[in-house]
Amino acid sequence: MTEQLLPARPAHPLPDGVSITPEGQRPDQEPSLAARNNGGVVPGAAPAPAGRREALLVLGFGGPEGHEQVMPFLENVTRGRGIPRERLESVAEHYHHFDGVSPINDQNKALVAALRGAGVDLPVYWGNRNWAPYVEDVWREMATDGVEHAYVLATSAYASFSGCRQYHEDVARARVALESDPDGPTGPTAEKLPHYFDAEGFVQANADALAAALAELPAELRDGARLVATAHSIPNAMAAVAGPQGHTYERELEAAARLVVDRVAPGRSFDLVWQSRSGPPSVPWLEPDVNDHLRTVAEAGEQAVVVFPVGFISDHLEVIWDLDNEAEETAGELGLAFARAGTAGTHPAFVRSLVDLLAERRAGGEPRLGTNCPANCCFVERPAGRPGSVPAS
Ligand SMILES: CC1=C(CCC(=O)O)c2cc3nc(cc4[nH]c(cc5[nH]c(cc1n2)c(C)c5CCC(=O)O)c(CCC(=O)O)c4C)C(CCC(=O)O)=C3C
Ligand SMILES: [Fe+2]
Repeated sequence: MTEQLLPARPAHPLPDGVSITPEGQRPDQEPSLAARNNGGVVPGAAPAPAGRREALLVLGFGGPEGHEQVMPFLENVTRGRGIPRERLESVAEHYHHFDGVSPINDQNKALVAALRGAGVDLPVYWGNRNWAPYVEDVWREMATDGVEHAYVLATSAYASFSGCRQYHEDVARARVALESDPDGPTGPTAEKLPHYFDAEGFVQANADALAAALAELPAELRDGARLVATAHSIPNAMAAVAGPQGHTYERELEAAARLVVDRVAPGRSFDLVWQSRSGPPSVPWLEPDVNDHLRTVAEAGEQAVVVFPVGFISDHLEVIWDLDNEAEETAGELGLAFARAGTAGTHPAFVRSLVDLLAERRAGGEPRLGTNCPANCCFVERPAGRPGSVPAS
């Protein structure tokens, strides 16, 4: 399915100063932790051995749950990434507007509950990259509970360092942390479930949300409203190495947005733009930003927009701040009617697709991109550890 949607393209030239070996490893780097641990992934597509004690781990981004947690959380997210202090301080303000509480943890808990409710016949665990419950702690818990193999469901539907490779790294780090404790239990083996940007239920959930947002606009503006898909911007250098051939993040997003729009208004045009840019201004990231795009749209004489954040699976802080505050305000200043579509969240069709994805893998179904992706694809920089995590050597 992925193959058909994403016709083979020639490998893209890498940006100046970036080179990778055939294995996808940048020569100036140490091998990544995941590469040395086989990506935390069991190769091949063999059916699950009978009698193996398995679990599903929902692996999320994590978010703070109070004012005092905001800065430590942001430091976890950005350690070693060269994000300017001023950027951190302004992002901290976004969190403080919501009492320092990101909605993301509750949203991931709701997803776990929905997966259990949809009949996943495995224990379902939840852990995070950037905040408690940390993946390392959940790994130990699974080990103590006797789990032998964990299927990892990352809360991102797409390829890229942030959305795919970094989750492999998180798992690898958790496994190393456990293995390096001679007195502790040996942790489960692991395998990441594939990207689900084109899964039937993900498309359906986003299509229902897009249709609902369109219906919020005054009737006379609906047919002409500009449909604007958004996703998290990433550095151009990260986009260039996303997926085995590069630029897979953009291609998967384009494919997902096309599927979503076609289900609501077949053939209707849409724009794919970016939000939540971080990093120093000197580093190029994917453009245009959604706010700049709204200006372009208004200058072209459009009257209405529907923004649908197909790049995310829940209405977390970057959605509710960057779109419902910033982008909506921009639209207001420009005199554009504005509606924002929801994300997949716990839409029953989406949850059903995730259950199916798990069942397919357990039955030994074809591995798709994101499962056994080459050990170092999407690899841009060596992820920094957190205090308490085991260094890579
Ligand atoms: C591709 C992508 C996704 C989608 C895939 C996925 O879901 O994984 C995503 C999701 C999210 N990003 C989030 C929050 C943040 N992202 C940041 C920074 C960054 N994101 C990046 C990319 C992505 N990010 C990148 C390349 C950076 C620069 C630092 C680096 O190179 O790693 C920063 C630092 C401050 C700043 O914005 O500068 C914050 C606070 C939250 C939680 C929101 C909440 O709390 O509800 C979520 C779900
Ligand atoms: Fe982010």
